[in-house]
Amino acid sequence: MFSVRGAHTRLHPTALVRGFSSKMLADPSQKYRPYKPIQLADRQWPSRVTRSAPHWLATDLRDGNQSLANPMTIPQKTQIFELSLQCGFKEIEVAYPAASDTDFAFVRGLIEKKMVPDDVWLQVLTAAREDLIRRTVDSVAGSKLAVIHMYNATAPTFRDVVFRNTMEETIALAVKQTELVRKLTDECSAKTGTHFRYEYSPECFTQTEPEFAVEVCEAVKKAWGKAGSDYENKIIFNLPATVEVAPPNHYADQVEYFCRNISEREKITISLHPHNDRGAGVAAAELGLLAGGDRVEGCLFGNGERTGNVDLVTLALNLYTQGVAPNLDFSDMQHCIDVVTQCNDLPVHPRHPYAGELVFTAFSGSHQDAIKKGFESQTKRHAAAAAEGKPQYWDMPYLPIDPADIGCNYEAVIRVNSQSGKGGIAYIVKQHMQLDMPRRMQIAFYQVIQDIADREAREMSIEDITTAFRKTYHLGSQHEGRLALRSFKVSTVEGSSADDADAPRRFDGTVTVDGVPRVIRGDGNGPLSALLDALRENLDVDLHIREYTEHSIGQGTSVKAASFVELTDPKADPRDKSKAWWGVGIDSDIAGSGLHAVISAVNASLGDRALPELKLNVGYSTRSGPADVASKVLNGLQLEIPRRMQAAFFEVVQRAARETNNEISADKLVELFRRTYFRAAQKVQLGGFKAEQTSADGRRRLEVELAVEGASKQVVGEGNGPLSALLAGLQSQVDGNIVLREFSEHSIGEGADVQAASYIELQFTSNDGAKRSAWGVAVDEDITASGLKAILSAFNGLDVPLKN
Ligand SMILES: CC(=O)SCCNC(=O)CCNC(=O)[C@H](O)C(C)(C)COP(=O)(O)OP(=O)(O)OC[C@H]1O[C@@H](n2cnc3c(N)ncnc32)[C@H](O)[C@@H]1OP(=O)(O)O
Ligand SMILES: CC(C)C(=O)C(=O)O
Repeated sequence: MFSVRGAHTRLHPTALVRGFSSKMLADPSQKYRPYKPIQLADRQWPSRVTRSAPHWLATDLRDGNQSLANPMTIPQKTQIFELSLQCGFKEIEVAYPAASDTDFAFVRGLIEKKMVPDDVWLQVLTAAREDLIRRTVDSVAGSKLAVIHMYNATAPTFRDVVFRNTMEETIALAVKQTELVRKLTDECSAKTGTHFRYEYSPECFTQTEPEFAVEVCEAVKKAWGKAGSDYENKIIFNLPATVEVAPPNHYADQVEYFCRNISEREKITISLHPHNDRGAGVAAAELGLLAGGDRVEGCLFGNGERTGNVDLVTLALNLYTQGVAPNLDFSDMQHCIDVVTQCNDLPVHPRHPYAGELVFTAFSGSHQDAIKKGFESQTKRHAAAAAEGKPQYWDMPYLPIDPADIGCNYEAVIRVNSQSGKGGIAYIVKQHMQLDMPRRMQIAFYQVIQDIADREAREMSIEDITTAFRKTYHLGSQHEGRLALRSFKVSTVEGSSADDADAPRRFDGTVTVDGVPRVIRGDGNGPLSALLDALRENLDVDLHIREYTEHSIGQGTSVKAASFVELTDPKADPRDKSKAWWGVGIDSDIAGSGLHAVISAVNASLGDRALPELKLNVGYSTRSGPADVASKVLNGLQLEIPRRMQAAFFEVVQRAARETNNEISADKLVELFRRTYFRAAQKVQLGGFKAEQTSADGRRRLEVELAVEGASKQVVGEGNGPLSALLAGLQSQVDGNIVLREFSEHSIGEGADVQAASYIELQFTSNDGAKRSAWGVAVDEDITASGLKAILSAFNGLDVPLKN
């Protein structure tokens, strides 16, 4: 679904190298201590449900940034800031301003260039140190809304090891520096009008004694001294799982304990800041919200220290799939991915929830089958719901969210490899070829794909599958099989009434057999059985129909019919799968699609089996082909008929010879050629013509006198030359469209007796889209007259009525 995303991690020379020197312990209790559960017997959070979105704080530009090997540049930070706004974040931790000139300048730039919308809070982080606090407050001076976020570690290990502070000293530090923040922000507000909120983090909250965390925060709240009960004035207590060291239910207990024991809860925003060391950051945030959290701090796609901050994309979309508006917009997920991967120089994992390139893809057969059925049933369910004006609920096996909601299409929902089944392959054929294979055919085609996938040990792309389908069922001119249906006519057998629906049918058509046209005829109950009869009689192909289905493709005037047929060998055991062949036909005409499907299945059955040759005896040759016939015409008439016309005349000869036991003499053949193309008693004949040049660019105007069944008719046309001018003239006289498909000429004889021979193929398309073509031939001393006569000869062959 998604392209390979963004940049990839490069292993730094000093990155962790995994070796063999350490070993896992048989008894890890000798090294690691379990977390101490909180005694919260009447905990409330397990039975709550989240029904609204929390406030969100995006800390990509602070916690995310501080964890990068190469912290972001100002342009990169600007990109992430703009993306955060696009996604709908109203609170953005933009920097640790005292950390670097870049961070400080970035914050100043946002304010001075007026890049911060009026309803967006700029949050900045500082340690509890005077110099850092001063610079931090300076960084946001003049912004409309700002949050100063201060932290100091309260957990025992940090108190003992990092700060070497007692509990009292820890509280004293937090109180003293909170008072400083209060003083500096009051001064700044007075000068610049910036509205400040204050956030305090007892760092490593999850490893701090719960009672002590409450005690520190009570002291900080008192020191801040102005927490109000509206959101803009609440004090924010952030409860970070700085390092995730316990399961998420324990975090929820800690949060609920804090919420129940802190005073003036209504004046406090409880912010949750889970990290992901145990891989449960999302769960911790979700349970923490049930336990009383109001706000969640995290990063896009879970960037951040070590295993990352909690992933805000996952959290937001988890709410969305429960029908809860997250107040964040990830409609253009790919854009988010592109910006974040470029700025962080880290990839998004292919299996990352909602965003990874594989997360909406099923390779395995049973998943694909369920998804295919799910889409089919959902389409019907949605149509029914729409008709009743009810919501169209998403309920799809294996897809918790509609990929379209976050900017993905359904193209990669099903991808095929050796683990895939018939359902997935059928889904792709239906999606990309609009062909809905019958169930048993799905099984047959699955085997084709399975063989390729297994043999080549690779994924089958959509193109691989559709190409294999075209090749297997001989769809399209480049995949033509040994037999190809060129033209046909289905009529009722002589003697039966054309109105009788049950009257036997006659198939009369031309198939090419290994490239050579073969005129065949057969009778049956319907067109398909008549064709099978013709194949049995003429080509010794004896097959029966076991299954036949059809459906339409498209709508309106471009609608086509698709037919699927399974043929079997009547002499074989019906359970023998190797003696059953499927075929597919597509045609604008329903009978045509069925006939093409039969030919397609016959091709599958043929392999390289030799087919009986046509016994056509022209002159003394018992096995004459198109070239033999053409050489007889050359000998008799000095006409070098073009290649495609040889095939057309060969059909004419076969039809004629059918009446004479497939035998025809050379003279009769020449006579047949004359009769067919010179058409002595032509309906439309050339009288006179006058051509004149109409413009400097060589266009011709042609006035032609035609004799139409004896009556004279004048036709006028314009074109690049006399032939195109006559075609234009004829075009104006018919309903439908005439095009010239092929034209060639050569001379006959030499010197003063030289004559021109012209060969023309015209194609006519009637207003209902039916096509037919015909060849015409003419010989004349005048080269223009020869061409014009050949056109009229072909036109007569088309047998198109002239308008009055
Ligand atoms: C859980 C978190 O993510 S917290 C945020 C962490 N983010 C960062 O650290 C990124 C930005 N940090 C920096 O650029 C630098 O650390 C600075 C500019 C803040 C400070 O740099 P330095 O002055 O060189 O100090 P250093 O980085 O070594 O910090 C350690 C000192 O700060 C103290 N310290 C650590 N956290 C705090 C705190 N929250 N409040 C007060 N002091 C603290 C340590 O005890 C130590 O003091 P010591 O030197 O007396 O032993
Ligand atoms: C500064 C604090 C909130 C922090 O980043 C953490 O504890 O992870």
